[in-house]
Amino acid sequence: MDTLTRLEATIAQRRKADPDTSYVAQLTQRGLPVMARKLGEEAVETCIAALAGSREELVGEAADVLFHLMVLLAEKDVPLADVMTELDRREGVSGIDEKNSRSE
Ligand SMILES: N=c1c2ncn([C@@H]3O[C@H](COP(=O)(O)OP(=O)(O)OP(=O)(O)O)[C@@H](O)[C@H]3O)c2ncn1[C@@H]1O[C@H](COP(=O)(O)O)[C@@H](O)[C@H]1O
Repeated sequence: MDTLTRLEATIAQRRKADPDTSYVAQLTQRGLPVMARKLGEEAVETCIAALAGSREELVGEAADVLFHLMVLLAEKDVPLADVMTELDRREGVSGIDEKNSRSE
């Protein structure tokens, strides 16, 4: 089982735990707006680490993004497999949209 699949199972289990002893349960109690805010913050911190931080900081922030993305997907009942299926689908689609490539 890969890391994200294991994390998905852990998050599903910890959502029902005691918020005093589980960060996932605490986020679940605080609800979707907090989860969305945390994901946004971690995404911004990842960008900052990429632009001005060390490699180690970037790895840490990227891990935070994936963790908070997984927490949010669990809250919205979206299985990781659905995201992977979408990525697999895109493998069969051309990577560059001609119109977008001209505007950037
Ligand atoms: N990946 C993580 C993870 N990353 C960070 N954190 C926790 O996030 C908490 C807060 O970190 P931040 O500094 O980002 O946030 P803060 O500003 O202090 O707090 P808030 O913004 O949330 O109020 C800390 O307590 C960290 O321990 C995590 N807590 C849990 N996990 C994973 O989730 C699993 C289940 O965790 P529990 O639910 O705690 O058992 C763990 O086994 C891990 O795999």
